[in-house]
Amino acid sequence: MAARRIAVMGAGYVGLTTAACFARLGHQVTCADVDPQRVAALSKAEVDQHEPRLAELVEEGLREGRLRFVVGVPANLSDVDFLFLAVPTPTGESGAADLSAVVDVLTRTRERLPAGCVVVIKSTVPVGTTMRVTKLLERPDVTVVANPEFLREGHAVEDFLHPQRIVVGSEDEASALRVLALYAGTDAPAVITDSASAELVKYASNCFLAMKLSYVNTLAELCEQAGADIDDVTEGMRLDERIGAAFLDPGPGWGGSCLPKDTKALLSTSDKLDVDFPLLRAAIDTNTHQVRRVAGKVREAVGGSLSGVRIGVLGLTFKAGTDDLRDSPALAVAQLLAAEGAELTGYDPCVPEGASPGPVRVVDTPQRAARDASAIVVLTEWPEFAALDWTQMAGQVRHPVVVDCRDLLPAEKVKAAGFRLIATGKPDTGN
Ligand SMILES: NC(=O)C1=CN([C@@H]2O[C@H](COP(=O)(O)OP(=O)(O)OC[C@H]3O[C@@H](n4cnc5c(N)ncnc54)[C@H](O)[C@@H]3O)[C@@H](O)[C@H]2O)C=CC1
Ligand SMILES: O=C(O)[C@H]1O[C@H](OP(=O)(O)OP(=O)(O)OC[C@H]2O[C@@H](n3ccc(=O)[nH]c3=O)[C@H](O)[C@@H]2O)[C@H](O)[C@@H](O)[C@@H]1O
Repeated sequence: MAARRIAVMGAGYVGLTTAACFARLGHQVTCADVDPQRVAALSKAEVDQHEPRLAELVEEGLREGRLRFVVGVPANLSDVDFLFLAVPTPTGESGAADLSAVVDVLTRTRERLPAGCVVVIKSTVPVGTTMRVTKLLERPDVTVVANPEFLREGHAVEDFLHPQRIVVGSEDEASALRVLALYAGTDAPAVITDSASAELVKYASNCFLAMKLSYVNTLAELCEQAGADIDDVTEGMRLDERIGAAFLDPGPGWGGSCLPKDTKALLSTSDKLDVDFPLLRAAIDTNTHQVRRVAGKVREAVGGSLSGVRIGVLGLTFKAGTDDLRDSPALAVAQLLAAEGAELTGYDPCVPEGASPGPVRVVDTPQRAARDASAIVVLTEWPEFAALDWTQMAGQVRHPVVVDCRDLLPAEKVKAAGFRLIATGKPDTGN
């Protein structure tokens, strides 16, 4: 495989992973970011994301001279073969994706791109963006390709180097194939298509996952009312290959930096294209309901009023295996509890003591989070919560009640320690 010269704009979860992994695959990579502090830290191989192997690959790339970090626009742009865009596309007005960072990068680079260069949009962008970018560039000698990213936080490097699929979309097939060739060595099936289809694969996938989760969260509610057990119900579903085994664990709602924004963005796109998408709207509404439902369970667990009541919160990140707090359902639940007067003390293995995400005072052990609590609520599925000594936890609390929103805890052990366990998707037996 021939080594290529790649510039990656944006050094966040996706940009940094892309840059470090392409360097690992043998390419020559310059990664640019607007944040000078971030660039200074990365240039010393200081990686602040909690991502297995990422720091190691950054360090390797720097040491072997295949990776470097710069502020703003790379000075060597006239040499690059590919310009990757990995800048944020947050929720903007009326739910649509805000493309101002994409436009900003193009404005600052368009005149400096060499002839024959390929602009690759890795950021998640609404259908039609690649075509619009092509027009905006006004550079017939430069092609634009959509290459959406599917990595999961907490598995970023593994997912990038061993993806389940690589999707490349362009109106220029030769450019699409050039982009695909960059991934030589990753051995994933490829989908080569037009840019609109490629852009839509990304939203279609994230929104499908969100719908699946809203479905399972409502099933969990149904189980509680019907006296059924969600774990057994999903076990029965998982064995059907058409349904698939993954993404069937109920929780306090789905969150993170992408599922919430991408569901809103696809709904906004559908509205603009005059396509009614009630399924997607219902998935979003169900998620709002789920967060409220969890807060209601905690309120009920402490007897009906949260005013002045101390709650111990276990888990703050949007899922286990990451330090990312963006759009965390745990924090959304915490906000609702705090709005009703609860005092929240929390513990999360990836959030340092003294931090104060939202209304939660963070301490350094689960035991301290439980101290004098009238209820404990498990919001993130960190395995270490299941392995806790629940008898010791019982010694900390004011009232031994635990609301397990992730169905994570070993029920028999927790109950044997004297706790009343209220688990999602299980009948509340009162002990
Ligand atoms: N986080 C994830 O797991 C995934 C994210 N995506 C998509 O990738 C894109 C980037 O997301 P993240 O990496 O999570 O964002 P992020 O917020 O972690 O990082 C974005 C980086 O871009 C920098 N930046 C902002 N404006 C810039 C500009 N004009 N020029 C250069 N750098 C700039 C920021 O300083 C930041 O370091 C989004 O479109 C997102 O939807 C896609 C798949 C997975
Ligand atoms: O576009 C993106 O940014 C990425 O969004 C998600 O990845 P990520 O945000 O890392 O998080 P997920 O692992 O998908 O989890 C999302 C939410 O669903 C919740 N979840 C997940 C699985 C499950 O069974 N139950 C459940 O409640 C998680 O706790 C979390 O709050 C997708 O899984 C990635 O493929 C995609 O690239």
